[in-house]
Amino acid sequence: MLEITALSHTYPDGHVAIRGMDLAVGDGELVSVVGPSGCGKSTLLRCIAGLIPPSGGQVLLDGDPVRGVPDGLAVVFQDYSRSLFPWLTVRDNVALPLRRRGMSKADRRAAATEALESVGLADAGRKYPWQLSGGMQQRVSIARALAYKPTLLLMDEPFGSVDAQTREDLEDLVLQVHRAEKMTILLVTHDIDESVYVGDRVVVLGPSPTGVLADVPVALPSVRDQIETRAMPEFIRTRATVGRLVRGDRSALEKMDTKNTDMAGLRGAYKDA
Ligand SMILES: Nc1ncnc2c1ncn2[C@@H]1O[C@H](COP(=O)(O)OP(=O)(O)OP(=O)(O)O)[C@@H](O)[C@H]1O
Repeated sequence: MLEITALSHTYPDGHVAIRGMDLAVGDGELVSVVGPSGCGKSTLLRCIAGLIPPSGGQVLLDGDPVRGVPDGLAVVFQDYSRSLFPWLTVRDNVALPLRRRGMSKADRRAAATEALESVGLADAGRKYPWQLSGGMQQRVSIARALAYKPTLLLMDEPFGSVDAQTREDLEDLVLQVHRAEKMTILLVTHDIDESVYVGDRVVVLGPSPTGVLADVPVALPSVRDQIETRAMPEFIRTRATVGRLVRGDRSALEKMDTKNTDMAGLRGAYKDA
């Protein structure tokens, strides 16, 4: 269980990125996070990953405050170019974190090969990251995270640099791995359709300094299909609600179940708009 209470983060230059955020994510949930550009989504993930300390409030993982990178955590960063080691082959990049799992060399290689196959890069194992396109490098980062089989997976705009077809395939791969491994996933995305398609719920963040504006339930069957699910009335309704909220349209909240919604936060955020 991930619990974020009254979380604030102020950068050393005085910029307040997050103010008073509360959010709880249950074990095995897949939560999409959306919000206006620059609102503080990556800052939130960095706080959860223990890469930057909260300035106020706390992040609790299974009841313990996060102080440093937690065990069982994997992160897929937005900036894939800095997340792979250029001197290691693609397969060795994927296999490297598995050392922490105490796996034998043969098992690490087998797991890396399987993960690369799952992201459509079966033939790239012997290459080096710099020999691959940006989209392929991002798929290697995703393979590395999936091979690790984390209990908590943080993904920051993970499909931003891949083509539309690959993006859909990777969305389905994440859903499939999530079902099989029952890991908890927080996925930050700019794509509102994607947030609804993959999420059990969509957390909408407000403008900077950010907090949770709305927690939108996604009442879709857990097994999803790119064509059928996106044509469902519930998908279209939820997408419209999330889209309006991200654009700052307060009327979207009045039309939805506000049980999980921080109405006070929303009013505060849009008070001066
Ligand atoms: N190291 C830093 N020092 C000072 N300010 C920062 C730093 N990193 C981010 N910020 C600021 O904090 C705010 C939130 O940044 P963050 O990257 O978390 O937003 P985001 O929602 O992930 O952005 P995007 O949607 O563009 O990816 C922005 O105003 C950004 O300029």
